[in-house]
Amino acid sequence: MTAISVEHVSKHFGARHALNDVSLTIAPGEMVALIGASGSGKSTLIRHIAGLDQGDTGSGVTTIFGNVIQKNGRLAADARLLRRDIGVIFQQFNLVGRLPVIVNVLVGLLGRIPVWRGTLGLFTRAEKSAARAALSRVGVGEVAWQRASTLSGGQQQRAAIARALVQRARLLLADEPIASLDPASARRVMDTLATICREDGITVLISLHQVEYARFYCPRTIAMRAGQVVYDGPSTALTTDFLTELYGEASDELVLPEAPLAETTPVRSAASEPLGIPAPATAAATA
Ligand SMILES: Nc1ncnc2c1ncn2[C@@H]1O[C@H](COP(=O)(O)OP(=O)(O)OP(=O)(O)O)[C@@H](O)[C@H]1O
Repeated sequence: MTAISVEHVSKHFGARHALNDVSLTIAPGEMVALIGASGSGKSTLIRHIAGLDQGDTGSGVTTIFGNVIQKNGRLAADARLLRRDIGVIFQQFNLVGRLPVIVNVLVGLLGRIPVWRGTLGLFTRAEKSAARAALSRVGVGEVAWQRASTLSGGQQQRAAIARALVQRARLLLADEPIASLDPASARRVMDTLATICREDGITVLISLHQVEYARFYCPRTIAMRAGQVVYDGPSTALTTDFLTELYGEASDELVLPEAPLAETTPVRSAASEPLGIPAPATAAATA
């Protein structure tokens, strides 16, 4: 069984071809990077897989853990049920700022408890304790009762990961979750994602501009250009020469200026130190 299968999916916005006959499969438990210059279709693909956006009429089939979530541009009748297995994290706006962090995390339960309980915010002691445990696990247990708006960007992203844990998501789709973060915070968020992938078997698909993070954390990268998959293979192949060949001048967008790719060493090696990325705290060095 595949965690994600996308077969011949296209998506237009007016005349713009955001996805152009995209096909890919991702196995359960993989951590896969999705890279591409701005406008290449990464967010559209992630939203499509999550069932938040529909493909063009007549475009192919997308399944999540073997269940069709959309086909021919129509959402499956049970798409809402399937979404219970999918956690989604965006670059921003992941949490409701005026609510305590723990309530934001408990929101992850809404697809799994009766609507009336969710509406009234009536969570059991066991559910609250699971939310606190999830926050501790991602390293932000101490801010559980703070308003979400008071958290740093990195803490907010880790709280969003805690929400996916409480949701018991089997697939986590992360759309540029580290784009607004400083390197140390970005590293902690990536460590957290790698840990839940390794320890919980959660499949992670993560879009990134920062190629060195893809190389360090994700054994496999899917690269997009102009709505098409132009590379799908080992992240170790993402050398500067290769990226320049794939993207031409747009390859500059994919590499952090302070981390020239030519100086990096591929996936999960201790040699990421010269990048200024702190030593791996958890998963990066081991998986
Ligand atoms: N809601 C929309 N309406 C119109 N055009 C859209 C919409 N969403 C995306 N597009 C267009 O589709 C193309 C792909 O956009 P998408 O956001 O998927 O790219 P991306 O690779 O995620 O870019 P970025 O890295 O800048 O987030 C772009 O040309 C974009 O302008």
